[in-house]
Amino acid sequence: MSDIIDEVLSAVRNSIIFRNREYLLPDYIPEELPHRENEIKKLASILVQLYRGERPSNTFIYGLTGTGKTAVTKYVLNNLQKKLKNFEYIYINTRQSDTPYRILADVIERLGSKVPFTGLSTAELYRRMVKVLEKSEKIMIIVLDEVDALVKKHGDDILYRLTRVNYEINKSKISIIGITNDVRFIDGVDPRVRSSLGEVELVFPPYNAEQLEDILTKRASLAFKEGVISPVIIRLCAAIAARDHGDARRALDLLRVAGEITERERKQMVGEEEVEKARIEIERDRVYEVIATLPFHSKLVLLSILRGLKASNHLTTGEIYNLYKDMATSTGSEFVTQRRASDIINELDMLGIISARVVNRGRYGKTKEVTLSVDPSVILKALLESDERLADIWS
Ligand SMILES: Nc1ncnc2c1ncn2[C@@H]1O[C@H](COP(=O)(O)OP(=O)(O)OP(=O)(O)O)[C@@H](O)[C@H]1O
Repeated sequence: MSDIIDEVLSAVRNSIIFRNREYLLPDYIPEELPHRENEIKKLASILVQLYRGERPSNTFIYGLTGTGKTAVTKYVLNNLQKKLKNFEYIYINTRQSDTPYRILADVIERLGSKVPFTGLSTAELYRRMVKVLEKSEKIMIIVLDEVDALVKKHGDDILYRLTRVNYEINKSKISIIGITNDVRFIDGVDPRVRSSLGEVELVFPPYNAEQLEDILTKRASLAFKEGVISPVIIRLCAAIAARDHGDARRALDLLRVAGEITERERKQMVGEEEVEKARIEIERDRVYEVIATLPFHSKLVLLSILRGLKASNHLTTGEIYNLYKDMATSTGSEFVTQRRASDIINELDMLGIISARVVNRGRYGKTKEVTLSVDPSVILKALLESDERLADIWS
């Protein structure tokens, strides 16, 4: 056994592909962020009010995924922190710290006070936070990343409370930076929260192919050994990611996974073939993740589609609904209405898992014919591995 481990270890230790793979991981914050000079400048000029001891405006940042929102925010705060000592900042990803309790506790702990893991009411935590803030000499910057996830789950009360602290203690002590990639999110929050949270709004545009190429070239020179990656391959990765709304994370993933495949296959240079394999692998993982996190009834509709397509090449929404109802009944659960099932089918279409095409059936009216847009074995694996009830129905 230990031989196998040694072998795997030595392959990594003696990698002829990577100098340092970490430079391609999403949480690495690069020392330079090309093509984000404007955004860095804008955010820095908001936060620089700290120099006068004043609370910076609450800022709301939005833009599609992988446009550098998190990287720019951390970059500006880290660099300011080196120069100014009169503030603290805390970065909270609200998908991970996903309750108001956890967020308030994180802030209090950051200010040097201990909080039990559970057991207090959020009202009590809020009181404690106000108290420590009153005593503290410092201004607190709270970064709430993926803030839409928090609001979807718990409403916007926590945001309202946080933006109210300054009034309560009659001193401006808290400034909030909210980040989201859901551009419609801000329209949905309470207008009171919107006006206080979005005192300033920054929009991050997507990168184009040339910009992605620059970003990748810098990161690749740190991550790969010399001669392993050519400019042609970098251009290819940039072009693929640019087609997919200019997402730098996706471009970096593509490069990293292509490198890993090259290493696994014991080749010396990353080629187009490895990039293509990486693209397929990443897409497969994305699809798996999307399916595994769907709500139960969406999964059940999807499983009905798989079952229906096993029996016939043509599958209409009505047939899917009948299969779905039978399956729901066999799990002992209630079933959703035909209308809701039809919405679910549209959602699955929008996620790129299936394709639903309207067909005219003459005097029988219109219906939708459904086909799969991705490999059925990936769909089935994600469904069965993520919910035991589905595995029981399928077997
Ligand atoms: N201009 C840039 N230069 C170098 N790397 C960048 C640049 N912009 C983004 N990146 C890298 O791309 C990845 C994604 O960036 P980041 O997490 O900041 O995106 P985001 O807009 O916050 O996305 P999401 O909304 O999905 O969280 C990170 O690895 C980041 O370091």
